Amino acid sequence: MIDPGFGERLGAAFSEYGHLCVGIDPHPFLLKEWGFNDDSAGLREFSLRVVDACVDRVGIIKPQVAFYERHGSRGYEVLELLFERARNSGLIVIADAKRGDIGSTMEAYASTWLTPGSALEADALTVSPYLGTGSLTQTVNLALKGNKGLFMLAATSNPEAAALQQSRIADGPHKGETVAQSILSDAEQWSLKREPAGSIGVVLGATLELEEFGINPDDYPSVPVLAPGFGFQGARIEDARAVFGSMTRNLIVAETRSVLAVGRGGVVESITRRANEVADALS
Ligand SMILES: O=C(O)c1cc(=O)[nH]c(=O)n1[C@@H]1O[C@H](COP(=O)(O)O)[C@@H](O)[C@H]1O
Repeated sequence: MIDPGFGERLGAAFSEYGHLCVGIDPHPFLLKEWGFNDDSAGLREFSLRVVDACVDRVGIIKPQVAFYERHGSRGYEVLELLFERARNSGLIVIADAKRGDIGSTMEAYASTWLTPGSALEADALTVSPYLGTGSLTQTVNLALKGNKGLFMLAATSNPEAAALQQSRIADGPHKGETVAQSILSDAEQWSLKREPAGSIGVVLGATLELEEFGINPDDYPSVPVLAPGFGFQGARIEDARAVFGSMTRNLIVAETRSVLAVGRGGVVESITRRANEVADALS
């Protein structure tokens, strides 16, 4: 049997479980609220309980690698365990590592997170295109070869990013476009023209006015969108359709603190309720 591409698996997850993606960011305050120590044992308990609460309730998770790196090699051991448990349970795992470097170094990062059979194999990786999207060419090739996905930071949810991401390009093929728009255009080319289709996406913060970035979401109906910013950062799921237009059908609604800050006793109910709210708002 041929392994389906990332875009196809994402579409199947939307159909089966809807668009909610549970972010797993083991903040020290969350570990405390859950009754765990801020050490590798606490990290392990927290992570595996969140994964178990997600199975059969949502289709996608997004572990934030930074919170595992805090714990050094033991944190990485937990991450390996988390990825294995989640992927074996049918969850799509987006490793939120936001890697970005020159092409040859990016290739090493990509082989870590996206090579089938590697210790840290995920289904997709967040990457930074701010060394130029061309620096990601080898990463895109490697991702597509392994039926994996990528999410390039285009317009991020933090307000400090706007000046850089809204600035206009002076020269070259993207002349006149904003930086964010140029990243979307490249993602669209890679998603439309390369096989497996629909596997190269972008990050667009749900907190933003996309037109301030020169982006009309209806121009990019085929690009998967990872959208953080709902819940804790203030974006409302009820506004998602208005903000993301035609992109809504490919929208990954990523939420962490709003779903997990309920303590370990309430997490199943919290995930179930939020998955239903997201389904209602996007139906
Ligand atoms: O790539 C991301 O996921 C990301 C991009 C962005 O623009 N803004 C953003 O908040 N994130 C991540 O999304 C998560 C936000 O979590 P909550 O605000 O708790 O839902 C964190 O892991 C951030 O690193």
